[in-house]
Amino acid sequence: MELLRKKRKGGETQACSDPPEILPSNHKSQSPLSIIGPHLSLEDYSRRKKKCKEEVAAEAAISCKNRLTGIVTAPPCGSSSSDPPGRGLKRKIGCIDAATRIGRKKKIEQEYVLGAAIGKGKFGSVRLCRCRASGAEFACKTLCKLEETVHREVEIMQHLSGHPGVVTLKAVYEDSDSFHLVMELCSGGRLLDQMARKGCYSEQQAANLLRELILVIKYCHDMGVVHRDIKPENILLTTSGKMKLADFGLAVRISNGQRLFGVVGSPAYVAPEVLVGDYSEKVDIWGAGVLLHTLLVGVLPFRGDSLEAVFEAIKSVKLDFHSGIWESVSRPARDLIERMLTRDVSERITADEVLRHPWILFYTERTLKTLSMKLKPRNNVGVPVRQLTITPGVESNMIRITSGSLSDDCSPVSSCDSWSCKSEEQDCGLVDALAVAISRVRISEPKRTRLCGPTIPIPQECSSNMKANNLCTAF
Ligand SMILES: Nc1ncnc2c1ncn2[C@@H]1O[C@H](COP(=O)(O)OP(=O)(O)OP(=O)(O)O)[C@@H](O)[C@H]1O
Repeated sequence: MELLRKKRKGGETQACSDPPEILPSNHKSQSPLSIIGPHLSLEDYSRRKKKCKEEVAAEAAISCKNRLTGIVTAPPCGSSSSDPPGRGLKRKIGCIDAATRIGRKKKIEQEYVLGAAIGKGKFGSVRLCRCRASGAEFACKTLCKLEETVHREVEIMQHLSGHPGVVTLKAVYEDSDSFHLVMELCSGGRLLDQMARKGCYSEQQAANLLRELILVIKYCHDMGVVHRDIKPENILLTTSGKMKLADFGLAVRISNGQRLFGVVGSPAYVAPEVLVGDYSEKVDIWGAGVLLHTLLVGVLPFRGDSLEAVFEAIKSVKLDFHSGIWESVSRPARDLIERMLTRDVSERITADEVLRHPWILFYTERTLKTLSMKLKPRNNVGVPVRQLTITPGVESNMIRITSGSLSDDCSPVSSCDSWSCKSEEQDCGLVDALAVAISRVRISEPKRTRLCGPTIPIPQECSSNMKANNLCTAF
């Protein structure tokens, strides 16, 4: 495990000139654990990586220019002409903008009162802190400078900071051993803990949460960043329940079309192509798919009592979405999970497609608002909206949606009650049919659509057992 931990921050990109020495040429035929092996024999790797980082920084400057439309990146570290070359971490930390650089020359204690620990990661502790000037509270993550990719985490956080779905970096302080990252405080805790407490996510809740997550993932990808460690431990919540993506310790910059090679991630959430060691930003969609599966049915899709078993499951287990607990989940939800957990990367759904998926459209507030706006002009003949309904078997694309779908209440009803289809044969075209159906939908009085996921609570095992086995631990 020590080896795995060392590996955690070790992923590198194609931009590096010597990946063949990091990944053996025959890596595809090796077992996942033996793939990790070569990354772990690492004095050598560290040396190469240092050299490589300079190349990456230089290439990033070029790739910024060459990057295709849609990918925007911050100036690469060291791009400022006033920066003396080759000063390692300090120089790299200097690439963060003025707002986050303010505190660099001062000691953090001069401006913040450091308080109790609120979290502990493998690579640093997180403490509550209070701004002396304003009294505002923040979270302070202290990262040991010995951690070789600390600069990357800081730089990526600064690069992404400002999006409402990303934990905002307020300032960075430096002392002889550590960097202190002052971040916005997410007082709502981790999504993981909420999942353990809550036990049941309705489809409504899961869809809204997934949409928020995918919007952030899409933002990261558009900004040329792959998170590589999407999991509920890394999703924090504000007091108002908004999610914020955190922990960019494994994140890397990527240019359009670039491949990534480092085997990193958290076992239960890792995409199959990561285990092969050649992947792209689509790994984040897989991770979000694992999360959606867990939100809806309370268990991880790929399980096992050893790392090898989990990896084997990720590579080969065929998920059965047709029986057992899945009977209580709507077909569009199942369809989306299946598309997100598609092993063929070229077939796997993209972030944009997830956002356009009928299940997401149907359940998210914006769609419901749009629907009600669309419905108003249609209802201009004086018939109260609540009297209008689709009769199953009459409309070509049948879907019965009730006003209850706006509620978050859990009242388990068979999915077939809420997403009625003419026949099983229509399943194949269900998603397209739903997209059409959504535009024809009428809202009827209080028969509630299915809003609840499984009746069983999410067992602790789905996260905590895995955690106990260290299978959720990033590597
Ligand atoms: N901005 C924040 N607000 C509140 N709590 C936070 C914040 N950032 C981190 N934490 C807490 O600290 C914990 C560890 O933070 P983080 O995941 O960033 O550290 P890490 O060392 O990279 O962790 P990991 O072991 O998951 O890689 C989080 O799980 C969370 O409980």
